[in-house]
Amino acid sequence: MSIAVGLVGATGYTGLEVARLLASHPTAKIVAATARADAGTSIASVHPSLAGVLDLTLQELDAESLAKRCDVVMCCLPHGASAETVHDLIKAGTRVIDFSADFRLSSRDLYESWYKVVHPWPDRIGKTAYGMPEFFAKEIADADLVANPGCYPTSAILPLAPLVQSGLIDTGDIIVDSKSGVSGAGRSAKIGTLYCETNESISAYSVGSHRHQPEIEDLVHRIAGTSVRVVFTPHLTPMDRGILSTIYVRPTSGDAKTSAEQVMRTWRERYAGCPFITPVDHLPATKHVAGTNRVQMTVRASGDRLVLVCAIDNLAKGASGAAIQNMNVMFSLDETTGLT
Ligand SMILES: NC(=O)C1=CN([C@@H]2O[C@H](COP(=O)(O)OP(=O)(O)OC[C@H]3O[C@@H](n4cnc5c(N)ncnc54)[C@H](OP(=O)(O)O)[C@@H]3O)[C@@H](O)[C@H]2O)C=CC1
Ligand SMILES: CC(=O)N[C@@H](CCC(=O)OP(=O)(O)O)C(=O)O
Repeated sequence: MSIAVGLVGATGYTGLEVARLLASHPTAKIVAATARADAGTSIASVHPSLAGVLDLTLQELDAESLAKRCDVVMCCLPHGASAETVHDLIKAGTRVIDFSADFRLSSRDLYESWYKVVHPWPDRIGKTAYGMPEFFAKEIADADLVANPGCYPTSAILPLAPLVQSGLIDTGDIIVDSKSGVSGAGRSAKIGTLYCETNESISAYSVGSHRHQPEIEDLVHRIAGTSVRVVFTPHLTPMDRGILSTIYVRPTSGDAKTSAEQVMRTWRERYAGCPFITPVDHLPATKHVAGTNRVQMTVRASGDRLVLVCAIDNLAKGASGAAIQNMNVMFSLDETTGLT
C-alpha cells in the first residue's frame, strides 16, 4: 500500500519537519505541497535542506484537486486560518490531520472564549479525534479528521493523565512550567523571535493567559474523567527545538518519596505498549529526544511535592512526528513506521 500525502502550509517549520521525516517512510509519499506567495517555486528553494530529498513544485491551494490526489492531507496552517481549509478538504473527500488548535477543544464556547474568533465549522468541535494515539487510537483509526495536539499540551498531558486517572495527585494544584525552543513560534518573522531578542536570554510569556492551559485541562479531563486546575507558564529559550516541562503536583496520600515510586510504576504500566513513551530514571533533557518522536519523563520528591519532568521535541512528538504516528494509525500501519 502506498499513502499519497498532501502538505498544506508547506513553507513553515512543521511542513519542513513532515517532509524530513517522511523521506524515510517506506509507504507514505508527499505528492503535493501548497503555499501562497511561494506557489510556483520548488519546495527546495524555500527549504534548502530538502534539495535532493523532495522534488516538488509548490502550488496554490485547491481543495478539490488536492483531495482527488491525496489519501490524507497534513494541514500545517495557523489556528484561525486552518478551520475553513480543513472543512473544504473534508467535504472534498480526503482525510485530514490538522496541526492547528481549531478542532482540539471539547466545546465551541471554550474555543471561542480563548481564541477570540468565531469558529467557521462549530459542528465539528467536540466531534474530532484528538491525535494522541496513546489514549485515542481507536478514534484516530476511524477518523476523517484528526486534531494534532499542541506541543506544550503533549509534554503535560502525557505525564499527568495517568496520574489523575489513578487518583495519585491533587487535581486542584498542578503547576506546569514549560520551556520551548524558538521553532515553536513558527517561521514567520516576528520581533519576539529575532536573534537579538532570544539569544542569551530566557523569558516567560502569556502568564495566566496562554491558550494551551485550557487544552491541558480539557484533555486531562477527557482522558481521566476528572476536572483539573492547571497553572501554566511557558518560556521562550535560546534553542532551535525542544520542550522541557517541569510539573509541580501534590500527592493525594502518603509521603512524596513513596508516591514518586508509585508514579514511576503507574507510568511504566500505563505506557508499557506505547513505543514512544519512556519513563526514565535520569533527569531528561531536550537533547535526549531531539529530532525523534520520543518522550522521556521522570519524577522526583521535593518536600511534600512531586516534581515531574518531561522532555519532547516540539517539532517531532509535539507536531510533525505525532502527525505521522497518527497517519500510521489511520492507515493501519505499525505506529512507529518511518519514525524509528
Ligand atoms: N512550530 C511548532 O513547534 C508547532 C506548531 N504547531 C502548529 O502547527 C501549525 C503550523 O506551525 P508552523 O509550521 O510552526 O508555522 P509557520 O508559521 O512556520 O508556518 C505556517 C505556514 O502557514 C502559511 N500561512 C500562514 N498564515 C496563513 C494564512 N492566514 N492562510 C493560509 N496560510 C497561511 C504560511 O505559508 P505561506 O505564507 O507560504 O502560505 C506558513 O509558512 C500551526 O497551527 C502551529 O500552531 C503545533 C505544534 C508545534
Ligand atoms: C514558542 C512558542 O511560541 N510556542 C507556541 C506554541 C506552538 C504550538 O504548539 O501551538 P499550537 O497550539 O498553535 O499548535 C506558542 O506559545 O503559541
